[in-house]
Amino acid sequence: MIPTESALQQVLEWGRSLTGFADEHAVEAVRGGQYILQCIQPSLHDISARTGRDPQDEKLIVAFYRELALLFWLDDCNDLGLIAPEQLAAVEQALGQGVPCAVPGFEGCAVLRASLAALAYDRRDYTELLNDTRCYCAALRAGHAQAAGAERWSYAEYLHNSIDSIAYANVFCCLSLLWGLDMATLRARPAFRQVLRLISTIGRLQNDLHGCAKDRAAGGADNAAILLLQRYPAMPVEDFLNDELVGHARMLHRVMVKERFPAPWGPLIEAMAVIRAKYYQTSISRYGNDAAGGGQRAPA
Ligand SMILES: C=C1CC[C@@H]2C(C)(C)CCC[C@@]2(C)[C@@H]1CC/C(C)=C/COP(=O)(O)OP(=O)(O)O
Repeated sequence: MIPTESALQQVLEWGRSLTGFADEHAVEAVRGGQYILQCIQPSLHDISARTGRDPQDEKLIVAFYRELALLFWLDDCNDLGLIAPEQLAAVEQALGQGVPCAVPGFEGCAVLRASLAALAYDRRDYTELLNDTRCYCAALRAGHAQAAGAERWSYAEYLHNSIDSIAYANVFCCLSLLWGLDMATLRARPAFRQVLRLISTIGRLQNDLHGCAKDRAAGGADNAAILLLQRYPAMPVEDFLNDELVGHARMLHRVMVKERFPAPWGPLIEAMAVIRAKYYQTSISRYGNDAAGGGQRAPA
């Protein structure tokens, strides 16, 4: 893998045109991205004979990290109001349609979209990535509006939205685009779409359990644990959500065993399922010490 420092510099340099883009977005993207790539390295190597895509290709790796950094930045644009609403609307348009940004600045958006379009192993993945981006942005907006407004979602409504706002589909699609994982074909299979829903739900519950203390301190309501506590103050929310996690993991395991998806999907889904134990524990800057008690359990 390319040296961390060099990758980080390339993500930072790219992010410079984006107002509000922070070192933290790049650092966390490289940390999480490295972890995912390490987990699927052997499989990527195995399929490289077919795809001709080198798992160590610096251009591909940096493009992946930049997309992850973009996801973090977009999340904070919504959560922290890093940019004006009209700027965010223009940014979303540029990223979701693959066109230049209509407001000045933000060149990084079109730069990244153009490079991903050029690097796409399968053009369909690029089209899907734009669609996943639109879904992600819409879910971030809806989650934010719900938390700020009078209407309170049910747990089911919340989970439905968070399947998109956790952005796992974007992460997978970007990997597929860069290393030829054939996600566009797999998406046609109902079992694969079920896997996407299950792993996204697991990711969302992990994220919310982990971020609960931080979100509560910040007065945020866009978190499953907080939402449930508001509706049912006496509920043992942490136990409930941990049970939900275990149940979803079992359902996921059953589909994965039955369907036997091609490499690297087994290790990739597995990597995302244990990201709580790996990535969140080391992600100091984003989930600082004061977030530590937030629904944490010993990793399964
Ligand atoms: C969108 C995200 C960026 C990439 C990131 C990697 C690095 C793959 C590790 C797993 C999570 C994720 C997919 C991440 C997912 C969701 C996300 C926007 C997290 C932002 O952090 P946080 O403030 O805790 O989330 P939220 O605003 O409480 O939902």
